[in-house]
Amino acid sequence: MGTDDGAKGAAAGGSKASTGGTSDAKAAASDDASLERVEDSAGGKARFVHTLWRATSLAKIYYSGDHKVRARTLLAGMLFMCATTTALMVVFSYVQRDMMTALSNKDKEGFYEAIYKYLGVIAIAAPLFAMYQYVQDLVALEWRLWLTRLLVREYFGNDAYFKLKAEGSMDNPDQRICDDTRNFVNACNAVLLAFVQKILSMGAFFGVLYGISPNLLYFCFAYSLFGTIVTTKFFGARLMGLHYQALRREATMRFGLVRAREHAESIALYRGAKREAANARAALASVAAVMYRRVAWIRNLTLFTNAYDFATFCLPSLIIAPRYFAGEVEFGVVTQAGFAFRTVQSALNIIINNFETLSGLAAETDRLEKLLALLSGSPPPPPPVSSTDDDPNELMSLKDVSVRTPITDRLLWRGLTLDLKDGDSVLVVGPSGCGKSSLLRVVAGVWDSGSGDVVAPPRDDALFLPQTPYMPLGSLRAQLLFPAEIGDADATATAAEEVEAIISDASLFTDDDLHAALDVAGLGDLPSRFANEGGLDAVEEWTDVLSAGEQQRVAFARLFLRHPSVAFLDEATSALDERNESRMYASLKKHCSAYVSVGHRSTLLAFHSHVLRFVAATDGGGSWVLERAEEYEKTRFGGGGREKGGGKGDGDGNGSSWGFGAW
Ligand SMILES: Nc1ncnc2c1ncn2[C@@H]1O[C@H](COP(=O)(O)OP(=O)(O)OP(=O)(O)O)[C@@H](O)[C@H]1O
Repeated sequence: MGTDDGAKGAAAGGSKASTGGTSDAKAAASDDASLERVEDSAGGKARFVHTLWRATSLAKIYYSGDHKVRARTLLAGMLFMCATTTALMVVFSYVQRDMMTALSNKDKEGFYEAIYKYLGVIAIAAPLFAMYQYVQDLVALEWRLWLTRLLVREYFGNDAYFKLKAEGSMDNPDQRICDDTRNFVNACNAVLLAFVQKILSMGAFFGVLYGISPNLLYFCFAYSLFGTIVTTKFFGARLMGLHYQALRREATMRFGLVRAREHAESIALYRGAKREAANARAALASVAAVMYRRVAWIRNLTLFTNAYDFATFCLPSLIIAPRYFAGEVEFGVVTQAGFAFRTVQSALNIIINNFETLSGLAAETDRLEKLLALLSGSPPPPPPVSSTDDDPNELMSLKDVSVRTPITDRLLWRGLTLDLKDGDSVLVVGPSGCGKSSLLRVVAGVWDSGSGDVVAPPRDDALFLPQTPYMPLGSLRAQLLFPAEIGDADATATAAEEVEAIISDASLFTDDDLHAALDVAGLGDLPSRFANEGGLDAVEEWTDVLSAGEQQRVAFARLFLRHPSVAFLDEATSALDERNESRMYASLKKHCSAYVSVGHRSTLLAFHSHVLRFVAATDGGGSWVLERAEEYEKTRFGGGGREKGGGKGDGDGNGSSWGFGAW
């Protein structure tokens, strides 16, 4: 947390994080604005040029990144093959012309000669086209992998995944990372190759067409211009906008289904299946509404382009036929004129012919650009400041810290000053919603909206235990080792190398260590319960097969394994019985130097040396009181004790002195 007020904060972690649905609703609203922007921006040819420009800027990240030598080599190979295959098509047109002329002249010898040439072209073309397709696939695959890795790194770096969700500024980042990257890369390749191919073939057939009839060439230009104007003016904006909207709505529907799967048990207990089904149907209806409009507009576009394309089969013949009847040109020239006309015309119609790809590219470019901009704009968490400079015993220190909620910017409490030293244990209490968990968010660095100075323990020396522990996918071993200490992987790391990084962290702990940690957490029998599934290596959906209390004890086992200096517990024993709670806290004291707990239960008091009590204020900016546990107990339960520091004293931001230095 810096010294100035800011509004860049993010929402709560763990069990109290804002729901994806809420963020998505907000994102949907913000995306409607983007949709309008896309619709606005898609109105004409100039906008397509703008799309291409933006897509090129996005592509540059890859072609000038750490993979650039291989990326550029593959790209050059792909473009070379594109040029070669295009040249083969020109040769093919001449062979075909000779064949047609020989046929119409009943020239048997000429016909077979043309057939041999034709076979020769096929012998070269068949392997070349196969290789061309292979290189295209390789370029797309490697580019997509690179871009996805970059997004994954940025998404999980600097807590961006958390902040994006909390701020609700982005819908479905998962879809952007998985699907939009693939579609973007494929669309870029398709458009690039179409351009290169069309420009080359236009260059080749331009001369052919001009040689046959300059008038035919002029007509070709006029015809293409007409087609492009009609298409972009009438279909451009509409289809681009609909494509964008379809992407967003499909992702939102999928997100709803994934969410229902994640919360299957709660939904079943609430008997909420009908409601969820209604949600899914509503999402489907919203997808359907866009898709109906989209298919209707595609039908209209196809109607136009079909008529437009079919005309190209007779228009050149109409123009060249009088010269054929006058005996000025041979029959083969008529067919070649048609072929050349269609080739040049399709090159000039690049926008019409790639309309769907271009409208998709516009939407995907927009979505990826936005995601990258938000991810790269996500500030790194405050660097862990070592507390050993001033006082080697000081593990954490807050000085005059005031906290505001992100987005709503509501002052929760102010002027908190607190030092945590070796052997300290603080219980944070106060009414629901007063900002107890927010204190942990501030210390963890995931909330930075507020003011004051925070010296937090280094991230790898502190462990946070939320009320609902996160159970990652994987084995029982993976549950215990979470969060693994994994260094930054190489951008080109293979799956095996990524797995290796996780295993090398795992190798820091022996099976005996894991069993011992489970024993302390009262879960010593867990591996044997899953013996048939592999014991420590059993892979289960752990949130489903462990009770809430067992999951909380797995979180304690993580702590007993890693021995952090400081532990932060947010109602981390809420699902445990008193005996287990007291067992966890008794072991906690032995496994870390200091801890801070948030909780409502009076039984917790016995395990803490101090109590930090937040007192909510109706006008915002609640006060706080810090006292020794026994004094708090006397005040609250013994009767007669004075409620120290409440109201004015500490709540006015000057409460730094009370209780400090005494512990
Ligand atoms: N991401 C967020 N954006 C805006 N307000 C938030 C956000 N997260 C939490 N709040 C609000 O901040 C206030 C404090 O939340 P916090 O979770 O710290 O409360 P708490 O004291 O731990 O409550 P409880 O005892 O019920 O768990 C609440 O009013 C909550 O609605």
